[in-house]
Amino acid sequence: MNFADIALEEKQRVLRELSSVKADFAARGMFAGTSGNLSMRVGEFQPDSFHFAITASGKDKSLSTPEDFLFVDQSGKPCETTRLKPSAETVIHCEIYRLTGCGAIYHTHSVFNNLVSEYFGDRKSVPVDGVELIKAFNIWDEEAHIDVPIVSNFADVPRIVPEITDRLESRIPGILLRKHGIYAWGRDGFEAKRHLEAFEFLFEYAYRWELLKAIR
Ligand SMILES: CSC[C@@H](O)[C@@H](O)C(=O)COP(=O)(O)O
Ligand SMILES: [Zn+2]
Repeated sequence: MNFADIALEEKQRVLRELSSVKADFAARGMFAGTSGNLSMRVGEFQPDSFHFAITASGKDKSLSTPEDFLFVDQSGKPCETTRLKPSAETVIHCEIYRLTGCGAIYHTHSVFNNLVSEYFGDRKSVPVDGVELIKAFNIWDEEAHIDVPIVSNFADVPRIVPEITDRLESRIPGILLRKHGIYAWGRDGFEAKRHLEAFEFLFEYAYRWELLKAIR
């Protein structure tokens, strides 16, 4: 499918939805120091052909401007002439869409996601046992156990991608970059937001649980 063939109404709907979630996350202090990025897919999906809107790189994400987002293709190349630069982490979004066919991907940095990624870094996953919010991932087992994958972080962002390819798990809609932040995705924006919020809750829980265990 060509980008030009995707309905204008769909592109506008995606930009409105991204603007709204960006304002919501910003109001909750989730984009410290311009960190974080958001994307949402438009049009049809094939693993080697898709398009999505993504936040422009390096912007103050607490502000709402006409230059907050641009559309890119499956290789991260802008679909239209623009002076905006897509997020420096666009290649990560490209790979997650390619592997999952999901509809939206949200990435945030937080103190808790950074702390647990380092604390559990050597075991390469954050373990969570039997916490109700695991159901946010559509995992309904009694006393479910999950391991959220942790991958290495590199300043050269494309170097991060191969480990994401290896470690992404169909059951867990997220991946944690060590001392960097969480990527969460879903079929649509509603689901990606639910997953991101659940990960943040579970990371804070995991952190506090380790502290409690140490003092009892
Ligand atoms: C300013 S620190 C955060 C960045 O290095 C990066 O990790 C990030 O999340 C935002 O990058 P961006 O290019 O604005 O999408
Ligand atoms: Zn980041």
